[in-house]
Amino acid sequence: MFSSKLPAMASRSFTSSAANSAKVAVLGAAGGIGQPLSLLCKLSPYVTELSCYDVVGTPGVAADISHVPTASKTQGSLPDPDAGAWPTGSEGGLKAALTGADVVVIPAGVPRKPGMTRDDLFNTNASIVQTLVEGCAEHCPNAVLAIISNPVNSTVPIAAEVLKAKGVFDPKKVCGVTTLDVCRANTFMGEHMGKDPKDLDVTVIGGHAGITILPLLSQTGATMTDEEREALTVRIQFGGDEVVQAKAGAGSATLSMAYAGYVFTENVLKAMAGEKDIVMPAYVQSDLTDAEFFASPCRFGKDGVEEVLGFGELTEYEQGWFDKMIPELKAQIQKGKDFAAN
Ligand SMILES: NC(=O)C1=CN([C@@H]2O[C@H](COP(=O)(O)OP(=O)(O)OC[C@H]3O[C@@H](n4cnc5c(N)ncnc54)[C@H](O)[C@@H]3O)[C@@H](O)[C@H]2O)C=CC1
Ligand SMILES: O=C([O-])CC(=O)C(=O)O
Repeated sequence: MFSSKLPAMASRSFTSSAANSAKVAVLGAAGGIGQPLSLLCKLSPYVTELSCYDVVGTPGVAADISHVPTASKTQGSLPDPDAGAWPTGSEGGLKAALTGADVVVIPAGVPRKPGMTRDDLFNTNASIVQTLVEGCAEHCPNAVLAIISNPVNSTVPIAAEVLKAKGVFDPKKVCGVTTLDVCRANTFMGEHMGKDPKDLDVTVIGGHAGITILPLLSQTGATMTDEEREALTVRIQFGGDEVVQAKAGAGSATLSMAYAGYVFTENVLKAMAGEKDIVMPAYVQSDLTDAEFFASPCRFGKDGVEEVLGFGELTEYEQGWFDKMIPELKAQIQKGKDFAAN
């Protein structure tokens, strides 16, 4: 299950050799998330080729990371193939960055400042994701896409529409990364329950923004007063805001997100390599609810999402949040689809 992967990663020696060959491309690799995420991917024995792509800085990021002594190769490219790449003389551009990629992780785009919602990022990030996914459709149509760029509730539907328009949409391969919500839920519930977070695997469903994030705390078996349940639920829903406030204008979660993005990516690769029982949350096309895209635990396999799993019974308290969430989530999905249609 999902939580059992975390201690395995934390305690593993980073020197074991890769069992399979896998190319991971990070788009937005020079950013606050992209740099530590690329570093963690360089440490993974499941990654044999790491491609760092951004509009700035990637030859430097790739050169730096390439000195980490693991067996994988690192390449860095900018949009202009003639602008210089790492290794010097290698082919740059989006085509070179994406060709042969098995997993493309996308943290490209602007982050929030205090007072903004994730939806306030839509105008900038929607077209960034659209353009990058067009590149994926052309150069690596079979890759699994792991979309981090906010607002995830809308950028994933945009990605799906772009791929549909190009005739290469496979719902098993388009995922919004909601892993950080589960990381937060495990951390905060661990504190509440006096348990090591690695022993928890809180189910978090819905989307990735405010009240569309619904942690199913009843399933942990924790004892909580009504006030504690409310405080923990709201803290998980608005965990991103906690970091945005603390960073005071310097961005949003980067380090915890790099960790979460890495855990997600490595688990996708493990499943591709044939490991069984890889279950983790993802925001995917789903028929579990009225919302066309919905985050729930998913079983991953060789081709991405093998099965969208259910999430069990909701308590009356959780049902109240669920009923508020669905219209908001549907509106954010529609906003993404409308953008892609125009
Ligand atoms: N899904 C999640 O749980 C989370 C999502 N995020 C989102 O991740 C995104 C990135 O956040 P940060 O890394 O903190 O931002 P950042 O500003 O530090 O980095 C973003 C990077 O994207 C690059 N970029 C911009 N346009 C690009 C393009 N067309 N092609 C390639 N690269 C491009 C920038 O040059 C920059 O290096 C934001 O939208 C943020 O809201 C952040 C935390 C958690
Ligand atoms: O809050 C933000 O804007 C970044 C994010 O998605 C998170 O930290 O969950």
